[in-house]
Amino acid sequence: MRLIEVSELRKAYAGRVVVDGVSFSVERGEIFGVLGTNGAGKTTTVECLQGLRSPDSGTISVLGLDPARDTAELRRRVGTQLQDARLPEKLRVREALSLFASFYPNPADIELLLTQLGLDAHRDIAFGKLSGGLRQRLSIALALVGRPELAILDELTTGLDPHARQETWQLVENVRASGVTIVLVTHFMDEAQRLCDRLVLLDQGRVVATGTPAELLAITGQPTLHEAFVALTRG
Ligand SMILES: Nc1ncnc2c1ncn2[C@@H]1O[C@H](COP(=O)(O)OP(=O)(O)OP(=O)(O)O)[C@@H](O)[C@H]1O
Repeated sequence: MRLIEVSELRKAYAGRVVVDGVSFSVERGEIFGVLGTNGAGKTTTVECLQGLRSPDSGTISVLGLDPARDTAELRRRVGTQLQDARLPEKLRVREALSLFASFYPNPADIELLLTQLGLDAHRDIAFGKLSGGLRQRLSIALALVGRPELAILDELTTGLDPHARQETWQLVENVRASGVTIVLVTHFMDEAQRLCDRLVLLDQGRVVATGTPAELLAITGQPTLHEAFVALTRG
């Protein structure tokens, strides 16, 4: 079943078109990657999915809802981890989760979430004192606290060391195994190769390829997703 359907999405800022006729769909239960060059329109596209920005034209259906119209309901049913999300420095891990849980009608069990995300031992640490890896884990926990059907993760492992990246990938796989569909915005080809079932590749606001990582290698005849990306963009 299709959880997201995007058709001919267009968005301009001050007359400059940054998303130019983008179409793709996401199936329930998959990890779907949104990849692309800098400024390709990835964040704008996922912001339209969340109802944070209004498209100029095109149609979007997320969980059968229109993000521009049904924003409040989507906010309850979609978990989002935003690029560079920051919290008050003194807010402790558990306090942050309790605060966010209070925004939802049927939140997740916070104790369970702390354990699942490896945050139990860090529950009393203030946000300002957390390492990059722990901040990232907390931001994923916050995206999951409302028991979402869909989680949107933007720049999941930017700035993390290789160990923290591996751990974060494992967490994301666990989240998917628990039944949550995931849209992952990433710059990292190794991350996409490891995690994504399918992906859309954007360049200058347009879709240049959609498919599984293996299909992208087959289309381009390249040995790695990194080389396929280079071959397909700015070409
Ligand atoms: N609020 C805004 N006003 C004007 N221009 C914007 C705004 N937000 C984004 N842009 C521009 O729109 C283009 C697409 O931005 P967007 O953030 O969607 O791309 P992206 O693919 O996520 O980029 P990156 O990989 O660099 O994060 C960029 O050129 C960006 O500078």
